[in-house]
Amino acid sequence: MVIGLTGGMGCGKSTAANLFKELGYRLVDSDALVREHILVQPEVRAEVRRAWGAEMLNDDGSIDRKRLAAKVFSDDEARIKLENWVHPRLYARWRELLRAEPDSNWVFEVPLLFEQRLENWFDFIVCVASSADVQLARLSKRGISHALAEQRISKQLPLARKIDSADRVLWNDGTLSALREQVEFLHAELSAGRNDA
Ligand SMILES: CC(C)(COP(=O)(O)OP(=O)(O)OC[C@H]1O[C@@H](n2cnc3c(N)ncnc32)[C@H](O)[C@@H]1O)[C@@H](O)C(=O)NCCC(=O)NCCS
Ligand SMILES: Nc1ncnc2c1ncn2[C@@H]1O[C@H](COP(=O)(O)OP(=O)(O)OP(=O)(O)O)[C@@H](O)[C@H]1O
Repeated sequence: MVIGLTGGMGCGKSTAANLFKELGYRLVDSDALVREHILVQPEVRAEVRRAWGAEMLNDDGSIDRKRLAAKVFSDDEARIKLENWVHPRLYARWRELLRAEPDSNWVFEVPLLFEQRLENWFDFIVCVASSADVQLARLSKRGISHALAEQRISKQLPLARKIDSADRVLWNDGTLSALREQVEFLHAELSAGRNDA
């Protein structure tokens, strides 16, 4: 079983994904893979430097993600260019992971699952959602201003569309234990083979 887990930025995808992990699922965090395996590749650094200049790199040659984010979330052409470098590498990594353990239960955290039409990778798609107020409050607690959050969110499909397209929605306005209960309930259903949406 390969679960694709998506949702709004800051709605609780990582939190929910870790609850699946506690239940024995193998976890793939796409943002972390991009950060730790793809943006560090010399050819990706070189592309970024060639396109937008040495100011996109830190003194040690690594990508300055804050600067890169400021560029790509204010310039659609730049964002699409970056996605075109990063996404094929990300999917190649996914393929390797799945090939190594085809029979495991997997949960893939994928912010742009619907935007990039990645539905066919997954047996079951979960959307983690919360109200806009809770979402922005949680992001602001993590040091992400409303303005920055709104800018990124505006580059994603509206949450309502993700909710409509998912097989299941985990509503995360409440406590961690309320989220855990929903994850455990879904896991029990999926394990019993009753996975109708
Ligand atoms: C622009 C980058 C360098 C900013 O890095 P930063 O550490 O600030 O953010 P991080 O990667 O942890 O992403 C946080 C959230 O931003 C949102 N986000 C990231 N990339 C995108 C994008 N291309 N479009 C819309 N939202 C995005 C997602 O909700 C994600 O969960 C980085 O996000 C990046 O390389 N993005 C392009 C790759 C991508 O599309 N990743 C998503 C894979 S599904
Ligand atoms: N039910 C909850 N109760 C309290 N805090 C929560 C709850 N769910 C998530 N959080 C907190 O809200 C913040 C955002 O959650 P999380 O990182 O899981 O979201 P995300 O959707 O993965 O975010 P991003 O899109 O930025 O990757 C985190 O600081 C997390 O600890």
